[in-house]
Amino acid sequence: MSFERELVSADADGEERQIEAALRPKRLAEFIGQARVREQLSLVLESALRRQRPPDHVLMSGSPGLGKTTLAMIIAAELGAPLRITSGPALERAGDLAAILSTLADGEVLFIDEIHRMARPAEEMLYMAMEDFRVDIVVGKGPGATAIPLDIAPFTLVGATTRAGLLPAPLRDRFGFTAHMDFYETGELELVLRRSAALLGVDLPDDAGNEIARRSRGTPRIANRLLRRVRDYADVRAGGVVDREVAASALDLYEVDGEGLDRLDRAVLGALLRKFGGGPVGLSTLAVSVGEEPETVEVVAEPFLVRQGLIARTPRGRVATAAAWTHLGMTPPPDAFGAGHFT
Ligand SMILES: Nc1ncnc2c1ncn2[C@@H]1O[C@H](COP(=O)(O)OP(=O)(O)OP(=O)(O)O)[C@@H](O)[C@H]1O
Repeated sequence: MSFERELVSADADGEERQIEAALRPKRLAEFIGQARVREQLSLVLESALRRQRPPDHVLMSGSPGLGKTTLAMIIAAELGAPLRITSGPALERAGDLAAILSTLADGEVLFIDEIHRMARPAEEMLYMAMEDFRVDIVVGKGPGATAIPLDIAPFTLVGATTRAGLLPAPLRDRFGFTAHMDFYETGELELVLRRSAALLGVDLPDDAGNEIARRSRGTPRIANRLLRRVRDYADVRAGGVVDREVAASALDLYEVDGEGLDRLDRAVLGALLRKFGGGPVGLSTLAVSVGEEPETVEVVAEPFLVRQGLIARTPRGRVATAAAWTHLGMTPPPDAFGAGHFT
């Protein structure tokens, strides 16, 4: 069974993408949170505008749903430049990338989502394109093959990745600026929710917004999704009125717990405690025990559980902290990791 499309998963499906488009902040000033990234980026953009040159290539890393696509769109908007969007998995051959690069307009922003999943030949072509605004088009095969150099328009690459550690160093080094996107604070998510509620025409009292924000896994995409589920619940069961109790009841119904943990999070924690006595256990073993891919556990569940102080990574594997035992209603063993710090 896959948890990927669950309520608190940070992935978006087709219909959701349309709603997301409507809720996306369009300019840097509207973008909430990530203060450091915003300030750094605004300097990069302003200086590029002053010099009338495309800015350095930008790499954004962070968990799904934290606003990487939104920021890529904002970069293009702030520069007044056109934007081309593609993703690593769509670039299977060098030719796929060459077709895009050779048709870029001067100053265009090229956004490659999931850039760590690009195929090797495309990646190698990208090195030269990023550095020299040039690509080698290979014509023919075998010993008779020739490389024809082709100049391309100066452009800005914006790459996004959930797994910066997987990017080969030569690629990582070619980005002039790396933005690390962190989970959002509850107060920031309250602002995201207030803005979205206004756009969706939902009357959201502050305490209800706080309840949703606390349970959104530090992720704007999830906050917006939970807001819509709370609105549905209020429409059907509470005469359209959203308050803290209605929000809490709706989120309980959708199995989002008081700390925002979803079913995958709880499955991972539960397995770690019940099957492995709190660990240490390797990521792959843990993933198999909940019927998920290691990557899903590593990218989707683990960063948030670590951030909440429920799981720790140690050289010997993942371990549950004392707080994890308490969270699932169990008594932590005396030697539980972090006992005394987290209880
Ligand atoms: N800082 C923010 N302020 C307001 N809304 C935000 C912010 N960041 C993200 N959002 C909202 O969250 C939704 C998801 O953001 P986005 O698609 O940019 O995430 P992402 O990191 O690119 O995710 P993925 O990598 O999974 O595509 C968007 O609808 C956007 O409206």
